[in-house]
Amino acid sequence: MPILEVTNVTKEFGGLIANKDITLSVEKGSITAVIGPNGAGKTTFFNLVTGVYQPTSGEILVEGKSVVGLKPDEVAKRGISRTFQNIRLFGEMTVLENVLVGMHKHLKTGLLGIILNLPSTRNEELEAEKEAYRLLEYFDLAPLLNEKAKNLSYGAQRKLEIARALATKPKLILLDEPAAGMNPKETKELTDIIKQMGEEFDVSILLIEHDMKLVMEISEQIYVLDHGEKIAEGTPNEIRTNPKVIEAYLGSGAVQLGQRSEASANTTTE
Ligand SMILES: Nc1ncnc2c1ncn2[C@@H]1O[C@H](COP(=O)(O)OP(=O)(O)OP(=O)(O)O)[C@@H](O)[C@H]1O
Repeated sequence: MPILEVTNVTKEFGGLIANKDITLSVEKGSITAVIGPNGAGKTTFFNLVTGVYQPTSGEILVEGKSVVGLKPDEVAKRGISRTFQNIRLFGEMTVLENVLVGMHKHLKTGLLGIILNLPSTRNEELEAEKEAYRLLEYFDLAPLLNEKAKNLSYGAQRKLEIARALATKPKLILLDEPAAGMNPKETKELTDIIKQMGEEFDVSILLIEHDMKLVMEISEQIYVLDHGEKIAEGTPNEIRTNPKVIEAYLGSGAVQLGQRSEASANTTTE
């Protein structure tokens, strides 16, 4: 059974159809990408899957169960976590604290335990810190654990966001343009991290990304949106040579498939 199964999903904003009849699935343990020119409907799609928006019609199943009608925190409890196009960290909190915040819903003893300073609470907090440290080590952020998040480089902040999203122990993580604003060296490092992340943390990955080199290198399955509609799906090789896809990209003047372009590297649009 796929981890995520989206069937004929449509989202209308007034007269504008941002997603039209989208059908897509993410297999367990896979890396799947959603690509498309600016304004194609990719972020809207993520917002539908995570409960930020409700579909006008269609069905969204997580491990076979509908999440339509659920609020974002309820969808999160079903094992879906995400990062955002615009980084959303707690800037005044340390790197470690940002990850611990992600973990909080997994701590069992609760407020009473904290107030009474019970040994079980302390043990749990200690375990959480150990787990957070493991995450930070994986992302090469451990040396910065006491640094305020706002003082990190842009690339490090992006990695911290992913670490925090993983701290909730999701089954599926949605990454919205993880490489946006990164330099080529940071992007290469991130490519390797994402590639190995699935196995390391037992998580399936769905990502939106404009950097075609990254997308082509790590994705097993790619879905292409254009003007709110799915125009293609397939493996990187199938997508690279698909005439509809080439036309959509050339028409938008956005990127050349298979190459990193300056235009895409600098994309930070909403
Ligand atoms: N809340 C909203 N209200 C009205 N229109 C919206 C809303 N959110 C998105 N849209 C519209 O839906 C369309 C798709 O936007 P969306 O942000 O999903 O595209 P995108 O593929 O993520 O683009 P980009 O790559 O530039 O981030 C756009 O025309 C956008 O203006």
